[in-house]
Amino acid sequence: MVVVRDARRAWGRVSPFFAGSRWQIALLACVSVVAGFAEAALLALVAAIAGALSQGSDSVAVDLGPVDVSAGLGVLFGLGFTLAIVRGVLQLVLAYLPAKMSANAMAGLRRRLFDVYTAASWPVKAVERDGHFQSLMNAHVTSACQAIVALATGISVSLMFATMLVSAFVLSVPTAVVLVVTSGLLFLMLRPLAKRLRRSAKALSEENIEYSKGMQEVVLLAEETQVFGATDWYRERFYRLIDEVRLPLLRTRFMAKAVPALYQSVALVMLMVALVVVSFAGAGRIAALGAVVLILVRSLTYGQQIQGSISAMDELLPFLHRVGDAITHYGANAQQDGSQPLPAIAGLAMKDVSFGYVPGATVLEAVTFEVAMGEAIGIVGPSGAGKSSLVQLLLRLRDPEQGALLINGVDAREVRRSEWRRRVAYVPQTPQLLWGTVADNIRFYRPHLSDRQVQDAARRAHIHDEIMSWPAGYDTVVGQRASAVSGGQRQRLCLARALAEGPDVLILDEPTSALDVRSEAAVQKSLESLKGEVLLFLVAHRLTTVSICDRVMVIVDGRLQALDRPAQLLIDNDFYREVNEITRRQPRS
Ligand SMILES: Nc1ncnc2c1ncn2[C@@H]1O[C@H](COP(=O)(O)OP(=O)(O)OP(=O)(O)O)[C@@H](O)[C@H]1O
Repeated sequence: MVVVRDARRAWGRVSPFFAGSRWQIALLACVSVVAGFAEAALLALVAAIAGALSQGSDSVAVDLGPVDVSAGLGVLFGLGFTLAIVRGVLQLVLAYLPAKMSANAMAGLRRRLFDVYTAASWPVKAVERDGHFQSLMNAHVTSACQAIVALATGISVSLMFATMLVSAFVLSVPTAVVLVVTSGLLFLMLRPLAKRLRRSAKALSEENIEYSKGMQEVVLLAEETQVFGATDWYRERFYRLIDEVRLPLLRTRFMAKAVPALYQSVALVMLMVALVVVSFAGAGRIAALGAVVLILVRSLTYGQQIQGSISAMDELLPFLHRVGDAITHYGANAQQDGSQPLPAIAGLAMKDVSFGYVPGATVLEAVTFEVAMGEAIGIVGPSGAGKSSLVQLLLRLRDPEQGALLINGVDAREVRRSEWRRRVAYVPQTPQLLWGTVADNIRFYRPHLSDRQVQDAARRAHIHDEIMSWPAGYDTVVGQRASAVSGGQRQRLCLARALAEGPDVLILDEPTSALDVRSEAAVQKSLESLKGEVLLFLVAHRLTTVSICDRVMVIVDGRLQALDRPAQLLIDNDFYREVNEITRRQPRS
Protein backbone atom coordinates (compact mmCIF):
# COMPACT_ATOMS: atom_id res chain seq x y z
CA MET A 1 0.00 0.00 0.00
CA VAL A 2 1.25 3.43 -0.98
CA VAL A 3 0.81 5.02 2.42
CA VAL A 4 2.64 2.19 4.20
CA ARG A 5 5.53 2.41 1.72
CA ASP A 6 5.59 6.16 2.05
CA ALA A 7 5.39 6.02 5.83
CA ARG A 8 8.30 3.54 5.92
CA ARG A 9 10.35 5.81 3.65
CA ALA A 10 9.51 8.85 5.79
CA TRP A 11 10.27 6.92 8.95
CA GLY A 12 13.64 5.86 7.52
CA ARG A 13 14.48 9.51 6.88
CA VAL A 14 13.50 10.90 10.24
CA SER A 15 14.13 8.09 12.71
CA PRO A 16 17.86 8.92 13.00
CA PHE A 17 16.92 12.31 14.43
CA PHE A 18 15.39 11.16 17.65
CA ALA A 19 17.10 9.02 20.17
CA GLY A 20 15.87 5.57 21.21
CA SER A 21 13.17 5.40 18.54
CA ARG A 22 13.65 1.68 17.86
CA TRP A 23 13.07 0.50 21.38
CA GLN A 24 10.16 2.91 21.74
CA ILE A 25 8.50 1.43 18.67
CA ALA A 26 9.20 -2.11 19.94
CA LEU A 27 7.72 -1.19 23.34
CA LEU A 28 4.72 0.45 21.66
CA ALA A 29 4.11 -2.72 19.61
CA CYS A 30 4.37 -5.03 22.65
CA VAL A 31 2.11 -2.85 24.81
CA SER A 32 -0.44 -2.58 21.98
CA VAL A 33 -0.64 -6.36 21.60
CA VAL A 34 -0.99 -6.92 25.36
CA ALA A 35 -3.59 -4.12 25.61
CA GLY A 36 -5.50 -5.57 22.63
CA PHE A 37 -5.68 -9.06 24.16
CA ALA A 38 -6.59 -7.63 27.57
CA GLU A 39 -9.45 -5.76 25.93
CA ALA A 40 -10.64 -8.79 23.91
CA ALA A 41 -10.59 -10.92 27.06
CA LEU A 42 -12.51 -8.22 28.91
CA LEU A 43 -15.13 -8.08 26.14
CA ALA A 44 -15.53 -11.89 26.20
CA LEU A 45 -15.86 -11.66 29.99
CA VAL A 46 -18.48 -8.90 29.80
CA ALA A 47 -20.52 -10.91 27.31
CA ALA A 48 -20.25 -14.04 29.46
CA ILE A 49 -21.22 -12.22 32.67
CA ALA A 50 -24.16 -10.54 30.87
CA GLY A 51 -25.28 -13.93 29.56
CA ALA A 52 -25.04 -15.50 33.05
CA LEU A 53 -26.92 -12.60 34.65
CA SER A 54 -29.71 -12.86 32.07
CA GLN A 55 -30.09 -16.53 32.97
CA GLY A 56 -29.85 -15.88 36.74
CA SER A 57 -26.82 -18.18 37.07
CA ASP A 58 -24.02 -17.77 39.70
CA SER A 59 -21.50 -19.69 37.69
CA VAL A 60 -20.24 -18.32 34.41
CA ALA A 61 -18.79 -20.23 31.49
CA VAL A 62 -16.47 -18.07 29.40
CA ASP A 63 -16.22 -19.31 25.85
CA LEU A 64 -12.73 -18.70 24.45
CA GLY A 65 -13.13 -20.76 21.31
CA PRO A 66 -11.43 -24.09 21.93
CA VAL A 67 -11.05 -23.34 25.68
CA ASP A 68 -13.98 -23.06 28.07
CA VAL A 69 -13.35 -21.50 31.48
CA SER A 70 -15.89 -21.71 34.28
CA ALA A 71 -15.81 -19.65 37.46
CA GLY A 72 -18.05 -17.90 39.98
CA LEU A 73 -19.45 -14.42 39.30
CA GLY A 74 -17.34 -12.83 42.06
CA VAL A 75 -14.08 -14.16 40.65
CA LEU A 76 -15.02 -13.00 37.18
CA PHE A 77 -16.01 -9.54 38.40
CA GLY A 78 -12.59 -9.29 40.08
CA LEU A 79 -10.91 -10.45 36.89
CA GLY A 80 -12.94 -7.94 34.88
CA PHE A 81 -11.91 -5.02 37.11
CA THR A 82 -8.26 -6.14 36.97
CA LEU A 83 -8.36 -6.35 33.17
CA ALA A 84 -9.99 -2.93 32.95
CA ILE A 85 -7.31 -1.39 35.17
CA VAL A 86 -4.48 -3.11 33.28
CA ARG A 87 -6.00 -1.91 30.01
CA GLY A 88 -6.23 1.64 31.39
CA VAL A 89 -2.60 1.68 32.52
CA LEU A 90 -1.45 0.29 29.18
CA GLN A 91 -3.51 2.95 27.43
CA LEU A 92 -1.58 5.61 29.33
CA VAL A 93 1.68 4.06 28.12
CA LEU A 94 0.25 4.07 24.58
CA ALA A 95 -0.59 7.76 24.89
CA TYR A 96 2.81 8.64 26.37
CA LEU A 97 5.07 6.86 23.86
CA PRO A 98 3.88 8.68 20.68
CA ALA A 99 3.98 12.00 22.57
CA LYS A 100 7.57 11.30 23.63
CA MET A 101 8.55 10.19 20.13
CA SER A 102 7.02 13.33 18.66
CA ALA A 103 8.75 15.64 21.15
CA ASN A 104 12.09 13.91 20.53
CA ALA A 105 11.53 14.11 16.80
CA MET A 106 10.76 17.82 17.00
CA ALA A 107 13.95 18.54 18.92
CA GLY A 108 15.99 16.18 16.73
CA LEU A 109 14.65 17.54 13.45
CA ARG A 110 15.13 21.15 14.51
CA ARG A 111 18.68 20.50 15.69
CA ARG A 112 19.50 18.65 12.49
CA LEU A 113 17.95 21.33 10.27
CA PHE A 114 19.78 24.05 12.19
CA ASP A 115 23.10 22.19 11.89
CA VAL A 116 22.84 21.48 8.16
CA TYR A 117 21.59 25.01 7.50
CA THR A 118 24.45 26.66 9.36
CA ALA A 119 26.97 24.30 7.71
CA ALA A 120 25.52 24.84 4.20
CA SER A 121 27.44 26.99 1.75
CA TRP A 122 26.46 30.66 1.47
CA PRO A 123 25.31 30.57 -2.20
CA VAL A 124 22.67 27.99 -1.26
CA LYS A 125 21.33 30.18 1.55
CA ALA A 126 21.69 33.42 -0.39
CA VAL A 127 19.23 32.35 -3.10
CA GLU A 128 16.51 31.41 -0.60
CA ARG A 129 13.74 33.86 -0.06
CA ASP A 130 13.26 35.23 3.44
CA GLY A 131 10.81 33.11 5.41
CA HIS A 132 11.68 29.82 3.74
CA PHE A 133 13.85 28.47 6.53
CA GLN A 134 11.54 29.85 9.24
CA SER A 135 8.62 28.02 7.67
CA LEU A 136 10.60 24.77 7.60
CA MET A 137 11.64 25.17 11.22
CA ASN A 138 8.16 26.07 12.48
CA ALA A 139 5.12 24.88 10.54
CA HIS A 140 6.82 22.07 8.66
CA VAL A 141 8.63 20.54 11.63
CA THR A 142 5.41 20.77 13.70
CA SER A 143 3.43 18.98 10.99
CA ALA A 144 6.22 16.44 10.55
CA CYS A 145 5.99 15.63 14.25
CA GLN A 146 2.22 15.27 14.02
CA ALA A 147 2.90 12.76 11.21
CA ILE A 148 5.10 10.83 13.62
CA VAL A 149 2.29 10.75 16.20
CA ALA A 150 -0.06 9.54 13.45
CA LEU A 151 2.46 6.89 12.43
CA ALA A 152 2.94 5.66 16.01
CA THR A 153 -0.82 5.70 16.61
CA GLY A 154 -1.33 3.85 13.32
CA ILE A 155 1.12 1.12 14.37
CA SER A 156 -0.55 0.82 17.77
CA VAL A 157 -4.16 0.66 16.55
CA SER A 158 -3.22 -1.71 13.72
CA LEU A 159 -1.79 -4.12 16.26
CA MET A 160 -4.88 -3.74 18.46
CA PHE A 161 -7.02 -4.42 15.40
CA ALA A 162 -4.90 -7.50 14.71
CA THR A 163 -5.41 -8.77 18.26
CA MET A 164 -9.18 -8.27 17.84
CA LEU A 165 -8.93 -10.26 14.64
CA VAL A 166 -7.07 -13.10 16.34
CA SER A 167 -9.65 -13.03 19.15
CA ALA A 168 -12.46 -13.10 16.59
CA PHE A 169 -10.83 -16.13 14.93
CA VAL A 170 -10.69 -17.87 18.30
CA LEU A 171 -14.35 -17.12 19.01
CA SER A 172 -15.86 -17.53 15.57
CA VAL A 173 -14.04 -18.21 12.31
CA PRO A 174 -16.87 -16.91 10.02
CA THR A 175 -16.91 -13.61 11.96
CA ALA A 176 -13.20 -13.20 11.57
CA VAL A 177 -13.41 -13.87 7.84
CA VAL A 178 -16.19 -11.28 7.50
CA LEU A 179 -14.06 -8.83 9.47
CA VAL A 180 -11.04 -9.27 7.21
CA VAL A 181 -13.10 -9.04 4.01
CA THR A 182 -15.11 -5.97 5.10
CA SER A 183 -12.04 -4.12 6.33
CA GLY A 184 -10.20 -4.82 3.08
CA LEU A 185 -13.19 -3.62 1.06
CA LEU A 186 -13.47 -0.47 3.13
CA PHE A 187 -9.83 0.43 2.58
CA LEU A 188 -10.13 -0.16 -1.17
CA MET A 189 -13.27 1.97 -1.38
CA LEU A 190 -11.67 4.88 0.42
CA ARG A 191 -8.29 4.85 -1.37
CA PRO A 192 -9.23 7.28 -4.19
CA LEU A 193 -10.33 9.83 -1.58
CA ALA A 194 -7.14 9.28 0.37
CA LYS A 195 -5.10 9.94 -2.78
CA ARG A 196 -6.86 13.25 -3.27
CA LEU A 197 -6.15 14.07 0.35
CA ARG A 198 -2.42 13.51 -0.23
CA ARG A 199 -2.46 15.78 -3.28
CA SER A 200 -4.20 18.58 -1.36
CA ALA A 201 -1.80 18.17 1.55
CA LYS A 202 1.17 18.51 -0.80
CA ALA A 203 -0.32 21.67 -2.28
CA LEU A 204 -0.97 22.97 1.23
CA SER A 205 2.67 22.40 2.20
CA GLU A 206 3.82 24.38 -0.86
CA GLU A 207 1.36 27.23 -0.32
CA ASN A 208 2.35 27.42 3.36
CA ILE A 209 5.96 28.06 2.36
CA GLU A 210 4.90 30.78 -0.10
CA TYR A 211 2.71 32.33 2.59
CA SER A 212 5.59 32.35 5.11
CA LYS A 213 7.90 33.99 2.60
CA GLY A 214 5.28 36.66 1.93
CA MET A 215 4.68 37.25 5.60
CA GLN A 216 8.40 37.59 6.23
CA GLU A 217 8.37 40.37 3.67
CA VAL A 218 5.52 42.08 5.55
CA VAL A 219 7.71 42.13 8.66
CA LEU A 220 10.82 43.29 6.80
CA LEU A 221 8.96 46.08 5.04
CA ALA A 222 6.89 47.10 8.06
CA GLU A 223 8.64 50.44 8.42
CA GLU A 224 8.39 51.32 4.73
CA THR A 225 4.72 50.33 4.52
CA GLN A 226 4.05 52.38 7.62
CA VAL A 227 5.44 55.38 5.77
CA PHE A 228 4.11 54.68 2.26
CA GLY A 229 0.86 53.25 3.60
CA ALA A 230 -0.41 49.74 2.84
CA THR A 231 -1.70 50.38 -0.68
CA ASP A 232 -4.66 48.44 -2.11
CA TRP A 233 -2.25 46.65 -4.41
CA TYR A 234 -0.03 45.65 -1.48
CA ARG A 235 -3.03 44.47 0.49
CA GLU A 236 -4.42 42.53 -2.46
CA ARG A 237 -1.11 40.76 -2.96
CA PHE A 238 -1.11 39.48 0.60
CA TYR A 239 -4.81 38.68 0.56
CA ARG A 240 -4.04 36.51 -2.46
CA LEU A 241 -1.32 34.69 -0.50
CA ILE A 242 -3.79 34.13 2.33
CA ASP A 243 -6.45 32.87 -0.09
CA GLU A 244 -4.03 30.55 -1.80
CA VAL A 245 -3.57 28.72 1.48
CA ARG A 246 -7.30 28.75 2.22
CA LEU A 247 -8.41 26.39 -0.56
CA PRO A 248 -5.91 23.55 -0.07
CA LEU A 249 -6.41 23.94 3.69
CA LEU A 250 -10.17 23.57 3.30
CA ARG A 251 -9.78 20.53 1.04
CA THR A 252 -7.18 18.89 3.23
CA ARG A 253 -9.02 19.44 6.50
CA PHE A 254 -12.35 18.37 4.98
CA MET A 255 -10.98 15.16 3.53
CA ALA A 256 -8.90 14.37 6.61
CA LYS A 257 -12.17 14.36 8.59
CA ALA A 258 -14.45 13.01 5.85
CA VAL A 259 -12.50 9.85 5.11
CA PRO A 260 -12.66 8.43 8.66
CA ALA A 261 -16.29 9.63 9.01
CA LEU A 262 -17.25 7.85 5.79
CA TYR A 263 -15.44 4.80 7.05
CA GLN A 264 -17.61 4.86 10.19
CA SER A 265 -20.87 5.06 8.23
CA VAL A 266 -19.91 2.30 5.82
CA ALA A 267 -18.53 0.26 8.70
CA LEU A 268 -21.92 0.25 10.42
CA VAL A 269 -23.47 -1.23 7.28
CA MET A 270 -20.67 -3.79 7.21
CA LEU A 271 -21.39 -4.60 10.85
CA MET A 272 -24.98 -5.49 9.90
CA VAL A 273 -23.63 -7.67 7.07
CA ALA A 274 -21.30 -9.41 9.53
CA LEU A 275 -24.20 -10.08 11.90
CA VAL A 276 -26.25 -11.56 9.05
CA VAL A 277 -23.31 -13.88 8.29
CA VAL A 278 -23.00 -14.81 11.98
CA SER A 279 -26.74 -15.47 12.17
CA PHE A 280 -26.42 -17.95 9.31
CA ALA A 281 -23.14 -19.54 10.39
CA GLY A 282 -23.97 -19.49 14.10
CA ALA A 283 -21.67 -18.30 16.86
CA GLY A 284 -22.46 -20.92 19.48
CA ARG A 285 -23.97 -19.95 22.77
CA ILE A 286 -25.53 -16.54 23.52
CA ALA A 287 -22.44 -15.45 25.47
CA ALA A 288 -20.18 -16.24 22.53
CA LEU A 289 -22.52 -14.33 20.23
CA GLY A 290 -22.37 -11.34 22.58
CA ALA A 291 -18.58 -11.47 22.64
CA VAL A 292 -18.45 -11.67 18.86
CA VAL A 293 -20.70 -8.61 18.51
CA LEU A 294 -18.64 -6.63 21.03
CA ILE A 295 -15.39 -7.57 19.28
CA LEU A 296 -16.88 -6.66 15.90
CA VAL A 297 -17.91 -3.23 17.16
CA ARG A 298 -14.52 -2.67 18.77
CA SER A 299 -12.70 -3.84 15.64
CA LEU A 300 -14.62 -1.36 13.58
CA THR A 301 -13.61 1.39 15.99
CA TYR A 302 -9.97 0.38 15.61
CA GLY A 303 -10.47 0.16 11.86
CA GLN A 304 -11.77 3.71 11.95
CA GLN A 305 -8.75 4.80 13.98
CA ILE A 306 -6.43 3.12 11.46
CA GLN A 307 -8.21 5.01 8.71
CA GLY A 308 -7.84 8.21 10.75
CA SER A 309 -4.11 7.59 11.16
CA ILE A 310 -3.73 6.90 7.45
CA SER A 311 -5.63 10.11 6.62
CA ALA A 312 -3.46 12.03 9.06
CA MET A 313 -0.34 10.58 7.46
CA ASP A 314 -1.69 11.37 3.99
CA GLU A 315 -2.15 14.92 5.20
CA LEU A 316 1.13 15.27 7.05
CA LEU A 317 3.68 13.13 5.21
CA PRO A 318 4.31 15.80 2.53
CA PHE A 319 5.52 18.10 5.33
CA LEU A 320 7.77 15.39 6.70
CA HIS A 321 9.17 14.75 3.22
CA ARG A 322 9.82 18.43 2.70
CA VAL A 323 11.79 18.59 5.94
CA GLY A 324 13.71 15.48 4.83
CA ASP A 325 14.34 17.04 1.40
CA ALA A 326 15.63 20.24 3.01
CA ILE A 327 17.99 18.28 5.26
CA THR A 328 19.29 16.37 2.21
CA HIS A 329 19.60 19.58 0.18
CA TYR A 330 21.52 21.55 2.82
CA GLY A 331 23.60 18.48 3.68
CA ALA A 332 24.56 17.95 0.02
CA ASN A 333 25.61 21.60 -0.25
CA ALA A 334 27.72 21.77 2.87
CA GLN A 335 30.53 24.28 2.91
CA GLN A 336 33.79 22.67 1.81
CA ASP A 337 36.62 22.91 4.29
CA GLY A 338 40.39 22.78 3.98
CA SER A 339 42.79 21.04 6.31
CA GLN A 340 45.73 23.45 6.54
CA PRO A 341 46.23 25.33 9.81
CA LEU A 342 46.61 29.11 9.78
CA PRO A 343 48.97 30.35 12.50
CA ALA A 344 48.88 34.02 11.38
CA ILE A 345 48.12 36.02 8.27
CA ALA A 346 51.11 37.64 6.56
CA GLY A 347 49.45 38.60 3.30
CA LEU A 348 46.55 37.98 0.95
CA ALA A 349 46.47 37.77 -2.81
CA MET A 350 44.12 37.01 -5.65
CA LYS A 351 45.47 35.32 -8.71
CA ASP A 352 43.51 35.51 -11.99
CA VAL A 353 40.20 35.35 -10.16
CA SER A 354 37.02 35.22 -12.21
CA PHE A 355 33.59 34.89 -10.67
CA GLY A 356 29.91 34.98 -11.58
CA TYR A 357 26.68 34.25 -9.72
CA VAL A 358 25.10 32.50 -12.68
CA PRO A 359 26.84 30.59 -15.44
CA GLY A 360 27.78 32.80 -18.36
CA ALA A 361 27.41 36.13 -16.47
CA THR A 362 30.89 37.07 -15.29
CA VAL A 363 30.91 39.64 -12.48
CA LEU A 364 34.64 39.69 -11.73
CA GLU A 365 37.24 38.95 -14.35
CA ALA A 366 40.95 38.11 -14.05
CA VAL A 367 41.41 39.96 -10.76
CA THR A 368 45.01 39.79 -9.55
CA PHE A 369 46.56 41.64 -6.61
CA GLU A 370 48.73 41.18 -3.56
CA VAL A 371 48.40 42.95 -0.20
CA ALA A 372 50.43 42.66 2.98
CA MET A 373 49.50 42.50 6.66
CA GLY A 374 49.12 45.99 8.16
CA GLU A 375 48.06 47.69 4.93
CA ALA A 376 44.82 49.66 4.63
CA ILE A 377 43.24 49.01 1.24
CA GLY A 378 40.30 50.98 -0.12
CA ILE A 379 37.95 49.44 -2.70
CA VAL A 380 36.10 51.90 -4.95
CA GLY A 381 34.25 51.68 -8.23
CA PRO A 382 30.92 52.51 -9.82
CA SER A 383 27.72 50.92 -8.56
CA GLY A 384 27.45 47.30 -9.75
CA ALA A 385 31.15 47.10 -10.59
CA GLY A 386 31.70 44.09 -8.33
CA LYS A 387 33.02 45.53 -5.04
CA SER A 388 30.67 43.56 -2.75
CA SER A 389 31.27 40.45 -4.84
CA LEU A 390 35.00 40.85 -4.26
CA VAL A 391 34.30 41.15 -0.53
CA GLN A 392 32.26 37.92 -0.62
CA LEU A 393 35.27 36.16 -2.16
CA LEU A 394 37.62 37.69 0.42
CA LEU A 395 35.32 36.50 3.20
CA ARG A 396 35.24 33.05 1.58
CA LEU A 397 31.45 33.17 1.46
CA ARG A 398 31.83 32.22 -2.19
CA ASP A 399 34.61 30.57 -4.17
CA PRO A 400 36.11 31.87 -7.42
CA GLU A 401 35.10 30.14 -10.62
CA GLN A 402 38.65 30.43 -11.86
CA GLY A 403 41.88 31.43 -10.15
CA ALA A 404 42.38 31.49 -6.41
CA LEU A 405 42.39 33.56 -3.25
CA LEU A 406 45.78 32.98 -1.65
CA ILE A 407 46.38 33.25 2.10
CA ASN A 408 50.10 33.42 2.84
CA GLY A 409 50.55 32.02 -0.69
CA VAL A 410 48.29 29.00 -0.02
CA ASP A 411 45.00 28.46 -1.87
CA ALA A 412 42.28 29.55 0.60
CA ARG A 413 40.26 26.42 -0.17
CA GLU A 414 42.99 24.38 1.52
CA VAL A 415 42.92 26.42 4.73
CA ARG A 416 40.72 25.40 7.68
CA ARG A 417 37.67 27.64 7.77
CA SER A 418 37.48 27.75 11.58
CA GLU A 419 40.97 29.30 11.75
CA TRP A 420 40.25 31.69 8.90
CA ARG A 421 37.07 32.87 10.61
CA ARG A 422 38.92 33.51 13.84
CA ARG A 423 41.35 35.80 12.03
CA VAL A 424 38.91 37.69 9.81
CA ALA A 425 36.19 40.11 10.87
CA TYR A 426 33.56 41.87 8.83
CA VAL A 427 31.23 44.82 9.23
CA PRO A 428 28.49 44.73 6.60
CA GLN A 429 26.81 47.78 5.08
CA THR A 430 23.74 47.38 7.29
CA PRO A 431 24.94 45.50 10.35
CA GLN A 432 22.31 43.81 12.50
CA LEU A 433 22.02 44.04 16.24
CA LEU A 434 20.82 41.15 18.37
CA TRP A 435 17.98 41.58 20.82
CA GLY A 436 20.15 41.78 23.93
CA THR A 437 22.50 43.98 25.90
CA VAL A 438 25.28 46.06 24.44
CA ALA A 439 27.78 43.58 25.92
CA ASP A 440 25.91 40.64 24.30
CA ASN A 441 26.08 42.43 20.99
CA ILE A 442 29.82 42.98 21.15
CA ARG A 443 30.49 39.49 22.51
CA PHE A 444 28.25 37.94 19.81
CA TYR A 445 28.07 34.27 20.89
CA ARG A 446 31.72 34.17 21.98
CA PRO A 447 31.36 33.53 25.73
CA HIS A 448 35.13 33.16 26.12
CA LEU A 449 35.54 36.93 25.58
CA SER A 450 36.02 38.61 28.95
CA ASP A 451 34.31 41.87 29.99
CA ARG A 452 37.67 43.53 29.62
CA GLN A 453 38.06 42.35 26.02
CA VAL A 454 34.53 43.59 25.28
CA GLN A 455 35.31 47.02 26.75
CA ASP A 456 38.70 47.24 25.02
CA ALA A 457 36.97 46.55 21.69
CA ALA A 458 34.42 49.27 22.46
CA ARG A 459 37.25 51.68 23.25
CA ARG A 460 38.97 50.92 19.96
CA ALA A 461 35.66 51.47 18.15
CA HIS A 462 35.30 54.84 19.99
CA ILE A 463 31.97 53.93 21.54
CA HIS A 464 33.03 53.12 25.12
CA ASP A 465 32.49 56.61 26.51
CA GLU A 466 29.03 56.85 25.01
CA ILE A 467 28.10 53.43 26.41
CA MET A 468 29.30 54.49 29.86
CA SER A 469 27.14 57.61 29.67
CA TRP A 470 23.96 55.50 29.30
CA PRO A 471 22.20 54.70 32.61
CA ALA A 472 22.58 50.93 32.19
CA GLY A 473 25.99 51.12 30.45
CA TYR A 474 26.99 47.80 28.90
CA ASP A 475 23.71 46.30 30.18
CA THR A 476 21.62 48.63 28.01
CA VAL A 477 19.23 46.51 26.00
CA VAL A 478 19.31 47.15 22.26
CA GLY A 479 17.43 45.39 19.52
CA GLN A 480 16.74 45.22 15.84
CA ARG A 481 13.70 47.46 15.86
CA ALA A 482 13.26 49.21 19.17
CA SER A 483 16.87 50.12 18.94
CA ALA A 484 18.23 52.32 21.70
CA VAL A 485 21.14 53.38 19.51
CA SER A 486 21.60 55.68 16.54
CA GLY A 487 22.90 54.59 13.12
CA GLY A 488 26.42 55.76 13.93
CA GLN A 489 26.42 54.04 17.32
CA ARG A 490 25.13 50.85 15.73
CA GLN A 491 27.96 50.97 13.19
CA ARG A 492 30.57 51.44 15.92
CA LEU A 493 29.02 48.72 18.11
CA CYS A 494 29.35 46.36 15.17
CA LEU A 495 32.91 47.57 14.63
CA ALA A 496 33.60 46.73 18.30
CA ARG A 497 32.05 43.29 17.68
CA ALA A 498 34.41 42.82 14.74
CA LEU A 499 37.43 43.93 16.77
CA ALA A 500 36.65 42.00 19.95
CA GLU A 501 38.72 38.94 19.12
CA GLY A 502 41.66 40.87 17.67
CA PRO A 503 41.36 39.93 13.98
CA ASP A 504 44.24 40.00 11.48
CA VAL A 505 41.97 41.05 8.62
CA LEU A 506 39.11 43.53 8.93
CA ILE A 507 36.71 44.06 6.05
CA LEU A 508 34.18 46.90 6.09
CA ASP A 509 31.52 47.42 3.44
CA GLU A 510 30.54 51.10 3.25
CA PRO A 511 31.00 51.68 6.98
CA THR A 512 30.10 55.36 6.89
CA SER A 513 27.67 55.70 3.98
CA ALA A 514 24.63 56.12 6.23
CA LEU A 515 26.29 58.35 8.81
CA ASP A 516 26.32 62.06 9.48
CA VAL A 517 29.59 63.94 9.47
CA ARG A 518 30.23 63.59 13.21
CA SER A 519 29.47 59.87 13.29
CA GLU A 520 31.55 59.41 10.16
CA ALA A 521 34.44 61.21 11.83
CA ALA A 522 34.10 58.96 14.91
CA VAL A 523 34.21 55.81 12.77
CA GLN A 524 37.10 57.21 10.71
CA LYS A 525 38.99 57.89 13.93
CA SER A 526 38.44 54.28 15.01
CA LEU A 527 39.67 52.97 11.69
CA GLU A 528 42.68 55.23 11.65
CA SER A 529 43.78 53.96 15.05
CA LEU A 530 43.71 50.41 13.64
CA LYS A 531 46.13 51.22 10.86
CA GLY A 532 49.20 49.04 10.85
CA GLU A 533 47.63 46.55 13.28
CA VAL A 534 45.33 44.80 10.85
CA LEU A 535 44.98 44.25 7.15
CA LEU A 536 42.07 46.59 6.47
CA PHE A 537 39.75 46.46 3.45
CA LEU A 538 37.40 49.39 3.12
CA VAL A 539 34.68 49.40 0.47
CA ALA A 540 33.49 52.95 -0.16
CA HIS A 541 31.56 55.17 -2.52
CA ARG A 542 32.91 58.37 -0.99
CA LEU A 543 36.60 59.08 -1.34
CA THR A 544 36.68 60.67 2.12
CA THR A 545 36.13 57.19 3.53
CA VAL A 546 39.23 55.81 1.83
CA SER A 547 41.36 58.83 2.69
CA ILE A 548 43.01 56.82 5.47
CA CYS A 549 43.99 54.00 3.07
CA ASP A 550 47.54 53.29 1.95
CA ARG A 551 46.37 52.00 -1.41
CA VAL A 552 43.05 51.97 -3.22
CA MET A 553 41.65 49.37 -5.65
CA VAL A 554 39.58 50.77 -8.49
CA ILE A 555 37.13 48.21 -9.84
CA VAL A 556 35.28 49.00 -13.03
CA ASP A 557 33.05 46.50 -14.87
CA GLY A 558 34.36 43.61 -12.84
CA ARG A 559 38.00 44.32 -13.61
CA LEU A 560 40.67 45.61 -11.27
CA GLN A 561 41.63 48.76 -13.12
CA ALA A 562 44.22 49.98 -10.62
CA LEU A 563 45.67 49.38 -7.18
CA ASP A 564 47.76 52.33 -6.08
CA ARG A 565 48.29 55.15 -3.62
CA PRO A 566 45.46 57.76 -3.66
CA ALA A 567 47.84 60.49 -4.83
CA GLN A 568 48.97 58.37 -7.77
CA LEU A 569 45.38 57.46 -8.67
CA LEU A 570 44.54 61.15 -8.88
CA ILE A 571 47.11 61.36 -11.65
CA ASP A 572 46.55 57.98 -13.42
CA ASN A 573 42.97 56.91 -12.97
CA ASP A 574 40.04 58.59 -14.73
CA PHE A 575 37.35 57.12 -12.47
CA TYR A 576 39.16 58.11 -9.28
CA ARG A 577 39.85 61.60 -10.58
CA GLU A 578 36.25 62.08 -11.65
CA VAL A 579 34.83 60.93 -8.29
CA ASN A 580 37.34 63.14 -6.49
CA GLU A 581 36.21 66.09 -8.58
CA ILE A 582 32.52 65.45 -7.80
CA THR A 583 33.27 64.99 -4.09
CA ARG A 584 35.18 68.29 -3.97
CA ARG A 585 32.31 70.18 -5.57
CA GLN A 586 29.70 68.74 -3.17
CA PRO A 587 29.04 70.71 0.00
CA ARG A 588 29.55 68.54 3.12
CA SER A 589 26.42 67.87 5.11
N1 LIG B 1 23.30 37.39 -5.47
C1 LIG B 1 23.47 37.80 -6.73
N2 LIG B 1 23.01 37.06 -7.75
C2 LIG B 1 23.19 37.44 -9.03
N3 LIG B 1 23.83 38.57 -9.40
C3 LIG B 1 24.31 39.36 -8.43
C4 LIG B 1 24.16 39.01 -7.04
N4 LIG B 1 24.74 39.98 -6.32
C5 LIG B 1 25.23 40.90 -7.20
N5 LIG B 1 24.98 40.51 -8.46
C6 LIG B 1 25.39 41.23 -9.67
O1 LIG B 1 26.80 41.30 -9.66
C7 LIG B 1 27.23 42.57 -10.14
C8 LIG B 1 28.15 43.20 -9.12
O2 LIG B 1 27.42 43.45 -7.95
P1 LIG B 1 28.10 43.96 -6.61
O3 LIG B 1 27.09 43.99 -5.56
O4 LIG B 1 29.34 43.18 -6.36
O5 LIG B 1 28.50 45.45 -7.05
P2 LIG B 1 28.99 46.65 -6.17
O6 LIG B 1 30.15 47.22 -6.87
O7 LIG B 1 29.20 46.23 -4.77
O8 LIG B 1 27.75 47.61 -6.27
P3 LIG B 1 27.24 48.72 -5.23
O9 LIG B 1 28.32 49.76 -5.14
O10 LIG B 1 26.02 49.27 -5.89
O11 LIG B 1 26.97 48.04 -3.93
C9 LIG B 1 25.97 43.38 -10.39
O12 LIG B 1 25.73 43.35 -11.79
C10 LIG B 1 24.89 42.66 -9.67
O13 LIG B 1 23.68 42.74 -10.36
